Amino acid sequence: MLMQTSWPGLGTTIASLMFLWTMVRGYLPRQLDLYISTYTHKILNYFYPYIEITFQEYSGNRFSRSEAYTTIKSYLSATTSDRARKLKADVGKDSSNLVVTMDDYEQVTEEFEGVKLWWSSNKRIPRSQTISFYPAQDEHRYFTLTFHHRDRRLVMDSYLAHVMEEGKAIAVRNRQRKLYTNNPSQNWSGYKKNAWSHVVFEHPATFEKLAMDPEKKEEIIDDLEAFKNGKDYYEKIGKAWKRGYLLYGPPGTGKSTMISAMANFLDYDVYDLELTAVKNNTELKKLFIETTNKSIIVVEDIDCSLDLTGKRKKEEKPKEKEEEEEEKKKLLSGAEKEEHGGKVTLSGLLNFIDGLWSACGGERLIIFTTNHVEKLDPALIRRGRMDKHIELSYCSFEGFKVFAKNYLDLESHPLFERIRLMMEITKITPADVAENLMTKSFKRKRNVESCLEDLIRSLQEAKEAEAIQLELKSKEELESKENRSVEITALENGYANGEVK
Ligand SMILES: Nc1ncnc2c1ncn2[C@@H]1O[C@H](COP(=O)(O)OP(=O)(O)OP(=O)(O)O)[C@@H](O)[C@H]1O
Ligand SMILES: [Mg+2]
Repeated sequence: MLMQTSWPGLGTTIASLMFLWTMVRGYLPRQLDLYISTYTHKILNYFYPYIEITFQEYSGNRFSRSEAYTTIKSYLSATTSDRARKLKADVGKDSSNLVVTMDDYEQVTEEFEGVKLWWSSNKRIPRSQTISFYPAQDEHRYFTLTFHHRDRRLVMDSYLAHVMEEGKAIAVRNRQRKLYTNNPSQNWSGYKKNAWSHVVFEHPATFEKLAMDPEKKEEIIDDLEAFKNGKDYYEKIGKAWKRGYLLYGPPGTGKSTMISAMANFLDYDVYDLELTAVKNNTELKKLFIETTNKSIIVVEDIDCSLDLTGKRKKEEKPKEKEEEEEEKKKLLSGAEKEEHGGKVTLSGLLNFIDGLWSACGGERLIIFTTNHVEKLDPALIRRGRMDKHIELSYCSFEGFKVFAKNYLDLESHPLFERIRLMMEITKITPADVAENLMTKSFKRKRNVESCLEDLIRSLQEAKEAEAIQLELKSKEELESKENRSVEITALENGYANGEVK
């Protein structure tokens, strides 16, 4: 009887001792740690009937954070926050609620189908020779699950599956969408490789508020919907679950706004990739691997980011300088060569989009935007890479109606017909229309008529500017034609006089 009651108690004590030991060993010299570990394990195995499973944050040589670790973290945040005594808090979805998780070196007890289990959260700090004021970058965090060996089947067969399932559901509930941007590579040091920094993504853009042709809008929404629910389809056809979009059009036509609307529609994170801060293709690959599923990777103004118009152009350099640089390159080691010689190249970017590495993870949209689609290399935008090309153009009357409804709560008005006719012959960007309707109605609280009249005035001005442009162009063409005919007459005279043979 006494044995029966004292064993579990002893088990708990040993589990706590083991937990304490994990804390202490972080500070022991490596040799001593190994020595003690070997012998204590041998002794403990005789009378310690407990099994431990560890879940590392970064395991083996993997670049990315372990999914098991993050799922367990979410699970523990919900199930143990009322029992753990040392907690960490962070804001959750919509910045409105707090998500509380176990702090480091904290332990909680759980019961599952009448069985007792222990979770502990630990970290290992590598012995470092340097003293730093900043928190250690190389901390290795992990969770440990301890249970009696007689419960092994229950834990393996049902408890772990239960933790994963619950953890994923909780993660979705608490998920706060993020907007990431890539750090310069000098900040990537350490085990955790902080390649990306993020802020909370809370952009109010939606498809309903986007001013564009309704049919085109519907088509894009359908496409996104099919992609989001397309896991089985992509598996069936044997393709990685990703899709490329190319958004092109003049400035102020809503490319960036559409990306935000897409992210809100799909409930995805956004990775805004600044290519000019990426040193070479290897860095690009690392950045890609560090992105999570359910995300949109965006490269804005792709034509400005890099020279991607075909083969990389070589800078015109004097021959001696080129030779001197070649000599310098030969003296560099492999890694240095990458740093110096490498830049992100077209082939690197293509690899990033549809090479072998792009298949890791899934559910990713890759979006490029440009103002000059004609400047891009066809290899970059061929179908399969950029599956859907979307042109965002000047504001149509349909687009204007969306603005009128959103900005002025107006479905129809006698001035609409005039605006419709003017929009058919004049180019005005949605950004200009928005600005006309917004500043007037929001800042000065003016009535609807004056807002519409201001828009008509802007359209008039745009039309006049276009007419001047056209006039200039035709004048130039006329002048060039006249010059040509003068040249031809001179040539003919030359023939006639025998000066030209
Ligand atoms: N189609 C649109 N629907 C609603 N608002 C729009 C639209 N196009 C532009 N706007 C408004 O104009 C502003 C500028 O648009 P946005 O930044 O999306 O343009 P862009 O095409 O990305 O321009 P750029 O090529 O210069 O990056 C936005 O803040 C938005 O309010
Ligand atoms: Mg933009």
